[in-house]
Amino acid sequence: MKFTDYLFEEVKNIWQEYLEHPFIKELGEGTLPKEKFKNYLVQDYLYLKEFGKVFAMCLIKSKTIEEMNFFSRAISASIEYETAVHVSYMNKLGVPPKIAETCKYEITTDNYTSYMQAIALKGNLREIVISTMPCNWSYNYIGHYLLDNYKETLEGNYYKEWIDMYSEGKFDENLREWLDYVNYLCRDISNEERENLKEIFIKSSLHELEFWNMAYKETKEGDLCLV
Ligand SMILES: Cc1ncc(C[n+]2csc(CCO)c2C)c(N)n1
Repeated sequence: MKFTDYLFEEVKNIWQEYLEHPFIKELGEGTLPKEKFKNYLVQDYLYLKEFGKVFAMCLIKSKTIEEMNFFSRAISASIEYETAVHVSYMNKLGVPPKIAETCKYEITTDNYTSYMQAIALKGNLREIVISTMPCNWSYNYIGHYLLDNYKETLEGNYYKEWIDMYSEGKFDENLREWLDYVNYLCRDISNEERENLKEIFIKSSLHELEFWNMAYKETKEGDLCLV
């Protein structure tokens, strides 16, 4: 069994909760209140900023130039490519990036990014990479679920651009590259390390669930932004 298949088996119940989450359901239906989406996007923009730094630590801990290039592309993917869709929506919703960057980090955003950054500082490359894997993998999982379940009504859905980004072919290819890389990195680990990596993967998956919960909860206007 591939290591990534083993990891998936361990979190599939948690990931199922993402698919059934009201935030995801309303995104698919196009009924999610824009205010909720705006607050989510701002927190996610801040999340991606911190996430990029996790890959910066991977770059420092890389052994080969090939690996360094891989992580350098991962940094760009997080803070250039993925944020482009955020910026497009944020501009439309009246929170351009400069304002978003002045917003307060919610405790959930802090908890998740601090968890990965602590591993990035003290862990090995395998631990760091595993802590980040629920991010791109579960978003692709959610993107495909939404595409399959709501394809008839996606035209005209305000959130189509977001759904498209996470389910498009380029993203699938990128994920495949990551899964192959993880299987290569973890090709001959001990049982003890396997357990440890599994725990990290589960923890990040739980942080993802908390992020969806945060995204759906009611926020008062002006709660999050400093300006
Ligand atoms: C809370 C949260 N979790 C995961 C992602 C998705 N994501 C984070 S990094 C990355 C790979 C580089 O783009 C992807 C797909 C997100 N946006 N927000």
